[in-house]
Amino acid sequence: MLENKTIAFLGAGSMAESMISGVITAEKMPANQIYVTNKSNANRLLELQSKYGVNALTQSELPFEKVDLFILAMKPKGAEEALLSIKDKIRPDQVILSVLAGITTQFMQDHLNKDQQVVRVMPNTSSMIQESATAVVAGETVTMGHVKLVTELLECMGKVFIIEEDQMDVFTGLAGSGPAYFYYLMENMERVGAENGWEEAKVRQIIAQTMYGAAKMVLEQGEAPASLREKVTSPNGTTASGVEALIKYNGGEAIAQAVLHAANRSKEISKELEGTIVTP
Ligand SMILES: NC(=O)C1=CN([C@@H]2O[C@H](COP(=O)(O)OP(=O)(O)OC[C@H]3O[C@@H](n4cnc5c(N)ncnc54)[C@H](O)[C@@H]3O)[C@@H](O)[C@H]2O)C=CC1
Ligand SMILES: O=C(O)[C@@H]1CCC=N1
Repeated sequence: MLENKTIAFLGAGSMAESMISGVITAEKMPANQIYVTNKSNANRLLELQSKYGVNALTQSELPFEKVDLFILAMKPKGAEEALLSIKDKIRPDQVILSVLAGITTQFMQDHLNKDQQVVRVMPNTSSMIQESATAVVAGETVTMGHVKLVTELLECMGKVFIIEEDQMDVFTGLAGSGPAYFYYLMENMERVGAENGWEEAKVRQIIAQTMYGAAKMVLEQGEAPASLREKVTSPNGTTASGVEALIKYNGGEAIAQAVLHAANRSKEISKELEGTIVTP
């Protein structure tokens, strides 16, 4: 289905690049069927054009009639301006897909024409290497065919989970923001390595392989993390001592709070933007 479709990114930041990289690597659609636009920073557009072979343009140069799927990839506070700027240039059958944290399908619908096809998704930057965990929320009026098309596109970037919109804030806390917590963990493990005389590049490989192996065990063994953890933990051994320190320093609660705070921020962004006036 994707091979003869045309997609256009509005916003050329890190998330747009991660998604472009995933799609190009999957070879499901030619690069010349991908357009990317930006509000400012022409150099950034040229960079994406030369790296991935996509068409980089200003929004006014975009061939709107040819585009099947528009992907909103600017900051959430730019959503209203972006939606209103395309509202009267698009047909109802063209799909508007948003990756913006906190931007609800209702918000999108309110700033577009009635019955516009909208889909809200939450990928993460691992789309870059086709390993995202991406959520999809279908707008009220979107057709099954369009949801399938969006799913096919997002599967180029990793695994796709169809969810209800009331689960999106927590999903954002877990998976949209999630990579950052794992990077933070790795940063701090690296720090200990460096303090103990390890060369940065080497200790980074060791930590990443350890994290990768643990994630792969969960995915491939179908076993709960708590049970896998027990298998690492010998009585009175090194792991028991390490886990005791995690408990003593409230490591579990720190992780839980990170997810909850991110989820709350997603909710808060929706609330902050809820009061935005719809310009006629
Ligand atoms: N970075 C991440 O890990 C993830 C980000 N997101 C969402 O993706 C969106 C973008 O995030 P990043 O790529 O990290 O931000 P970014 O700041 O790297 O990129 C945003 C880009 O949008 C452009 N822009 C702003 N207003 C625009 C407009 N009206 N039309 C076209 N382009 C416009 C900016 O020039 C900039 O290049 C955010 O809404 C965020 O919530 C979602 C999932 C993960
Ligand atoms: O930090 C943010 O707001 C975005 C959304 C999820 C990941 N990055």
